[in-house]
Amino acid sequence: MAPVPIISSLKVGHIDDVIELRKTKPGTIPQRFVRDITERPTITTPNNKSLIITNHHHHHMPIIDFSKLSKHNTHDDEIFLHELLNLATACENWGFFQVVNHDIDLNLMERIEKMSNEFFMLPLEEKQKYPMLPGTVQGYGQAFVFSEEQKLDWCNMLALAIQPQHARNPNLWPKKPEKLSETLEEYSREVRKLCENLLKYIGLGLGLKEDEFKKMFGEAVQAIRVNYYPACSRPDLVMGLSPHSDGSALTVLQQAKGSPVGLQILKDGLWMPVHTLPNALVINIGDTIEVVTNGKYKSAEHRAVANENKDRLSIVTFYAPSYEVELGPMPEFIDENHPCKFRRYNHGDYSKHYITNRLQGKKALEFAKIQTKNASF
Ligand SMILES: COC(=O)C(/C=C/C1=C(C)CCCC1(C)C)=C/O[C@H]1C=C(C)C(=O)O1
Ligand SMILES: O=C(O)CCC(=O)C(=O)O
Ligand SMILES: [Fe+2]
Repeated sequence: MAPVPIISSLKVGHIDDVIELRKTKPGTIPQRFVRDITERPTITTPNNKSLIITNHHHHHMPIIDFSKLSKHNTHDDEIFLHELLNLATACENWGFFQVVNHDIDLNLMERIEKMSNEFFMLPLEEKQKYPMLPGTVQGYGQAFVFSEEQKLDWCNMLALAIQPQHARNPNLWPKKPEKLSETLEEYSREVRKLCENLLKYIGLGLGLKEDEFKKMFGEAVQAIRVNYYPACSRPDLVMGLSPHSDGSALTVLQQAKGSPVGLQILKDGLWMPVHTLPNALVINIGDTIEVVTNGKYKSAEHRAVANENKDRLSIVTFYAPSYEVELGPMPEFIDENHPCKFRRYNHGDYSKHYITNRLQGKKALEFAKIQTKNASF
């Protein structure tokens, strides 16, 4: 069953719509959005080279050419094996990579960006026909707000369950712009195929059977979240999206054309901006893959920052196991040097735990951790 948390006693206070704030009071940042000094982001701008933290890294996030995997799918093909190794290295060292030549129609990617932008530009009353109620994760608004004291993200989102069908709330699917809902469907079908294929190659790269994850995950849960980050007069004071790892197995992120850099990942203790690569999709390993590989592949912590001059749109797909499945580290990844780090649990329970807590780095994963004195994560 889909976890549908209705926490009726939640008191979250008034949540300003950030798109409206930017429209009506462009220079104002309500106190609820101003982060404590220790939580403020590092912002990189073209004129602010001293803060460019990529200098600490001799290379950028890995780029995987999907066509080298899909079009050379004979396992003794050198091109295939070389890209499979690149993929495995990206998963192990970064937990993030960009995919090019992914087979998703570029026109479909453009259409979903255009319609999503149109949706966010509708009058507030129209968008509020699909409200994300406190304690829930579907509809339009702000997610993961559980108290009046909690700082708010500089972001509005539209989030919807895609699969299984019974997790959907049809009342929350926008009727305007007219073609948005059917485009979300078409896009989600394509992204689902990409996730299935990526999991096949990730499995092969780990020395597993190609259908290992497919069998393990059952009828996968899929959700879409479209994030809109309006420009902000003081991006150094606010957070676009709080630091977190994703509760999914895999996440696929499309950064809209023309959007400024906004996504940052925590790499070797430093926040590193992810540059936009035309037509590429950003993929990240979620908590599920960290658990089943016993931490060999880790879900990377990431966040989004706002930009002073430009709005930013991202389209995010979460692909996760069925709520029914029980998960835990696979025996292949446990030995005397790699003791079992996670307990077995039901993924529906994990989802519920994830969505009923605020985003706080990798804290959600503590749900599954076995606390031992010697465990190093
Ligand atoms: C705002 O929502 C999220 O950020 C989010 C929620 C995803 C979901 C829906 C919108 C409806 C169906 C359930 C589900 C929880 C997948 C994040 O999703 C992460 C968290 C978990 C767990 C996951 O699988 O992806
Ligand atoms: O907008 C982004 O770049 C990050 C989005 C994200 O991390 C998420 O929606 O989980
Ligand atoms: Fe994320």
